[in-house]
This record gives sequence, C-alpha cells and structure tokens, in this order.
Amino acid sequence: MLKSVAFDKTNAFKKLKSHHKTISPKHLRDLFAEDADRQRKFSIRMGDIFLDYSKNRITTRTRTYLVQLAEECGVAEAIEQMFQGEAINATEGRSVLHTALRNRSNTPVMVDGQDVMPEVNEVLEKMKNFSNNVRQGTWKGYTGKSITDIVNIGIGGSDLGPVMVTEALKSYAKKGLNVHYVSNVDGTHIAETLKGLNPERTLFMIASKTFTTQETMTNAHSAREWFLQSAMDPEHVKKHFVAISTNATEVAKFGIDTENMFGFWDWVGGRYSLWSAIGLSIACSIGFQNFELLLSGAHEMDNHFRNTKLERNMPVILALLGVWYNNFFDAQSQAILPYDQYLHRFAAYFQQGDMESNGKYVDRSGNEVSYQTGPIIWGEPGTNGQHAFYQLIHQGTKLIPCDFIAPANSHNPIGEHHKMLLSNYFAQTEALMNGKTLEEVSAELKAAGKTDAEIAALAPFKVFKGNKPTNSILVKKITPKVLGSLIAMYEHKIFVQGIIWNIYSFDQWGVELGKQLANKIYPELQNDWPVTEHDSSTNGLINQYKRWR
Ligand SMILES: O=P(O)(O)OC[C@H]1O[C@@H](O)[C@@H](O)[C@@H](O)[C@@H]1O
Repeated sequence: MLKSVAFDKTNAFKKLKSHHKTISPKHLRDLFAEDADRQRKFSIRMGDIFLDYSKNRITTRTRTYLVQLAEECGVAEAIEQMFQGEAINATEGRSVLHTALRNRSNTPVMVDGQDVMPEVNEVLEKMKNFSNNVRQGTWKGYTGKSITDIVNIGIGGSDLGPVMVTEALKSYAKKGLNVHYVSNVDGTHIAETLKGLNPERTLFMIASKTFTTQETMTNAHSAREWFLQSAMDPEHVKKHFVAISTNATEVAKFGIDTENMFGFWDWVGGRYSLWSAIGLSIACSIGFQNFELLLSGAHEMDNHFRNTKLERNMPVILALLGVWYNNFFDAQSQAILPYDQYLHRFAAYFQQGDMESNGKYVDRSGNEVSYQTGPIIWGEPGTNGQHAFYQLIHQGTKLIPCDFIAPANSHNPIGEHHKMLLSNYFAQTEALMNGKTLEEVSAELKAAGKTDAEIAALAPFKVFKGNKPTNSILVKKITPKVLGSLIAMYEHKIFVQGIIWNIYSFDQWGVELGKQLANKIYPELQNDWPVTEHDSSTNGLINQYKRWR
C-alpha cells in the first residue's frame, strides 16, 4: 500500500514556502548572471535525450528542498512499489505495471505470486506474427485480397496513444498500409473514415480494455454493418475484425473469434496501454521491430527512473518543477510545445495521461486536499503556437511553465526548414527568460527615429517582463526508441506528482458520472414526449432538441 503523507504538512513544504519568498522576486536573468555554471548544474542527459532545466526559477537550494519533499513524501519507496507489482491502484485493487510490458530485460515481475512476463511475451509474439502477416500481405480478406487499410476503433487510452505514436513515427510507416482511427461516437467520425475504403481490404481493430465502452461498441457495430453490406456472410467477420481487450466474454458476444483477440490485463491502465496489445495498430504501421525499439526506449527510461538518485532523475526533476510552480507560484497550467510536426498529438495524449491521472481532489486517506493537484495540460506544435497563443505566455497575466521539445535532426531535412524551426525553438525560451526591458525598448524605438513623446506612448506595450520558466528537451532525433523514452519520462513524471500530492493517479472515477447520466437520458430521447424530471436547464435543452429534430 502507498503510504499517505500530508504533502503540505511536510518539513520540506514549509521550507519551500519560506524559500519561495526569496526566489519569487528574483529574475531568471539575474540567476544566470550570478552563476556561469548554471546550465551544467541544471541539466541531465539520458541516452539521446538532453533535459536543460536551467531556465527555471530555482537555485540549487530550491532543488535540495524539492528533493527533500520527494523524500519525505516517499517517492523512492513508491517507485519500488510500482515496479514490484504492489496493488498501488488501491481504489481499483490493482497493480500498475505498464513497465512490465516493456521489460526488455525479461526479469520476472510478480503479480499475486505469479510472474507475468511469460504472458506478456506470448502476446508480443502473437502481435509480431499478426503484424508481419498484415504487412507482408499474407493476411487475406474474404475475397483473398491483402489489407490496405486498418481502422482502429477505440477511445481514450485505447485511441490517443496509438494515434499519437502512429503520427509521431509516420516516417517509419509502411507505404500502402493506411492506419485510421475512429473514436468519437459522433457518426461523422466513422462515416468520414469509411468513405472510399474497400471492405475487401479493410481490417478493423476493436480496441477496448473493457469492451463495454459505449462509443467504441457503437462504432464497432456500425463498422460491422458497413462491412456486411458487402461481405454478406457473418463468417467473413473473422478475417476483418480483431479485438484488443481484457474481456474475452464480451469479445465473443460481439462475434469476433477469440483466436483473433489480443489480450492484456487489468494491471494495465487505459492511458498507459499503448505498450500492450493496444499498440497493435502501431506495430502494423511501423513494423514489429520498430515497435520493440519503442518498448526498449521506454525500458531505458524505466531503468533510469528506478535506479537514478532523485536529483539526477529526469522524471523526478520534471515532476518537482511542476509542483514548484503549481503549489508555490499558483500556476494553473503546463504547456507542452513540441517543435516537431510529427509530435502534433503529443500534448493531446498527455492531456489524458496527466489530467485523468492527477485531476483528483481526494487524498489517499480519503480526505479532501487543501492544496492544488494536477495542472491543466495543453499545447500545440511550434511554430504554429507562436502565431496563436504565445502572446499570452509572453505578455499575459498568467504564469505558464512550458516544456519545449525538439529533435536535433529532422526526418525531412528540406532546405533550411529545420534550422529555421530550431532557431525559433532556441529563441523562444531565451525570450521568455530574458524578456525585454523598458530601456531596451526605448533604445530600439529611438534608433528607429521615434520622438521622445512617441517612445513614452508606445514603449510600455513593447516591454516583455521575461522571467517565464521553461524546460528544454532536446533529443537527437524522433526515433522509435527516443519516442519510447520520452513517453515513459512523462508517464513517470505524472506518477511522481501523484505520489507527492498524496492522490491516487491510476483510477478515473471522475469519468463515470457523465456516462451514467447519458445512459439515463438516452432512452428519453427515443420518443417525442417532453421531459420534466431534470432541472429546468436540462429539461429545456432536451425539449428544444426534440422540437428541432
Ligand atoms: O478501453 P476502454 O475500456 O474502452 O476505455 C476507454 C477509456 O474510457 C474512459 O472512460 C476512461 O476510463 C479512459 O481511461 C479509458 O481509456
């Protein structure tokens, strides 16, 4: 069991609270001026990933206190408890072992006295054979033709991870094999996806841990109907539908041959499941060898996380910096800004990863917390974001800590593009840190020939206060291995923050209420009678809908 430590009652918290008073008036520019060695002190390299966290509002003393906070909150013990398969997801009574899915060293991982690695490897072997067959064209559809299109039907963790990785590794994708993702219960999603697809050459992957999720099952049934309009015979379903699930009974009920079912286990959380059979569409797209490299990259980060002392530990440091801004500077959000078009779904992926994990207000003792927990995660790829929302980051009133991610090498080294992209990447964190003073602005306006009166009128609008904290994560190239490490880095960051905030990061009860109410309202939409049993707003909306439909 994870111990419950009142985060805001720790000694380190108190120290940080008073230390914050000395740090908050300081400008990052001064912190750099005071210490020429700052980058060396505040950076970590692991393999092909370099984290520079020197542009944060910290000193070595801040780091010492933050590390003490992690120690007092039991981070090191919690890490071991997770890796060793303890049921740390207490409210669901489950272990949390996505790390076992990528345990390339194959050491035994025990759950309830049983080593899970043989089963993990068995499913990987099945994924390997299947993905090879699809890619080589030996898996045939009902008319003997090979597969050209895969449609993964899933939502939440059964969609976001596979989409993000497939997009991120598109340059490794097999030509002539297109992978599509359908998640939304809005019929438009499946209708638009199926337009132009040939049922003889389309393979559906129904990805759902529970195999009961309303959106996924509705889309899966519509896909089967679409398929049977051409194939006619339900016998053909088995050549075009596979399932990825923990629920064999429901899979069989749907009519999918359990031979074509890829299993995983309840100790894999949905939002941590891309490493399991949920990643089958990824393996088909980039090939199983590359999928294994993705696992290896994650495993490398797992080892770093498990074996590196806290102050040199990338996920731990990222987590502590997040806590620093969230709980001492009252920052509400955290931006993830990848300077890589292939990572265009990266922030969206970690929106679920982080917000579903740490969006909790009850601590591990069952009491309401008296401090802020998980931040709002958001972001878009640079440089698009620069021309959209960076204005607010630079000159708005909110403090937004940002992670800037970029590869040193592009998969598409066309002309000067990558150098331009990276010059923006470097420039933004520099600008956010230094800002631009009134003197600098005035001198610039003077040089441009403005009069003193014009300068006085215009200058205030052109001042940038700076002192905006950023992390720079520079990687060699977005390869499957590097991507695996990056994802695992963020996963563990979320874990550490959950431990420190004394909440349970691996359940998601907050998604249930809306589902329950939707199930109650659904039958009410079957007739034209006005509804009266809700509040006046909900009644009014439903009745307006009924009048208009
Ligand atoms: O994979 P299934 O069971 O369809 O769940 C899909 C998603 O459902 C949501 O309500 C959340 O609970 C997510 O964590 C989960 O990934």
